[in-house]
Amino acid sequence: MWKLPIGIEELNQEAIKLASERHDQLTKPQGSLGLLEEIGIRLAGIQGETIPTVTPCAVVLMAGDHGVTEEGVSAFPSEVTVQMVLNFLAGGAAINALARNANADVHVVDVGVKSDIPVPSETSNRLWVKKVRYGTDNMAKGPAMTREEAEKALQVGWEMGSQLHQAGYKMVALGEMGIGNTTASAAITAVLTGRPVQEVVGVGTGLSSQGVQHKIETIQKAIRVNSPNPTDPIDVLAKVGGLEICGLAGLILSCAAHRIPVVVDGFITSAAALAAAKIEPLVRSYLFGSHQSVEPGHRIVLEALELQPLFDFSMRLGEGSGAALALPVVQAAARVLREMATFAEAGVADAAS
Ligand SMILES: Cc1cc2ncn([C@H]3O[C@H](COP(=O)(O)O)[C@@H](O)[C@H]3O)c2cc1C
Ligand SMILES: O=C(O)c1cccnc1
Repeated sequence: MWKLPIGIEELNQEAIKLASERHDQLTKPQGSLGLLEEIGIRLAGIQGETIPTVTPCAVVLMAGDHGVTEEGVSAFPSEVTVQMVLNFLAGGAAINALARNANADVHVVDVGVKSDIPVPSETSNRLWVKKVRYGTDNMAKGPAMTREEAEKALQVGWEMGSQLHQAGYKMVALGEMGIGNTTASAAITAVLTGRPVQEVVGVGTGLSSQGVQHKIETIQKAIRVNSPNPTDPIDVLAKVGGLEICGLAGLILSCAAHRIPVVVDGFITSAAALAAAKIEPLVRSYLFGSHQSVEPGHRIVLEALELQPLFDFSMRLGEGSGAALALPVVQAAARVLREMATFAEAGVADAAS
């Protein structure tokens, strides 16, 4: 059987110890920066450095289309996938504004958009054409893709992680584009967590309550028709997943293998992270939650990953918007460890012991 060259290690305990000790020497009451201290200490463990470096940052948007859209599971037509990819490349989407806000570069990966993407000549936002196939098949009628195609898409993500590492990126925020992908994410989540489908389905781009009911029934049918094996995450990704979701899972594994911290976004990227964690549980230590999405399945996925969201802004966009918004917080956690003076350096009296 095909296997990713996974070599993910545990976090570096020595760096965690040294970063914790450093935090206790910095000019503040011990523990007073709360979660920001915990983030900084975990970054140290990921990188194996007492003082972690998290810039430059990349936002990676994996894009793919979904055959299940023919069942009417999204409020928008699937043509919006390619149209939004062009918008990402032109710099006009929410993720572009939020990535600029975080000083992060935007990389778009076509893993399976159903049409060819006309690349604009002038763009600072990079497009990687790594198409495995032109969209998935309708999972309500049969498998979304073959196992081999799922593995190829995982490999695309894996190689993307290596490229980002070589290019010197120190942190990656996850994003995606694929009309219909909250349906695939809900199916993956239901199968991998064993939760009832109705608990993990939400409005996505804005379905009516009848639309949500139809989406639930479509996912139940897809699971019945395909019988994905919950103990085999690649089988689940192939039968009820998506090309961009496979790509994201491969990217997450690759970043962890290269000791690059990964900031997950909303429901879709988190479902990809859950699949990655089922392939290699050690990956979880390399992940940071960003926001709590409005999609009900997101809370369930985050619980399964034991990930804490940093904020809840009632967002339900995807695209990496929540992850990009969290980047400055994670950057701040590293900056505090790097730039704050110790009590000795600043000549400030320490707490009376
Ligand atoms: C204009 C537009 C921009 C988006 N950016 C992200 N998504 C989000 O919506 C899609 C998932 O929702 P569903 O499963 O209901 O189709 C994904 O493409 C996701 O990234 C967008 C959706 C639209 C319409
Ligand atoms: O949580 C998400 O990632 C999300 C929610 C709705 C639509 N698209 C993405």
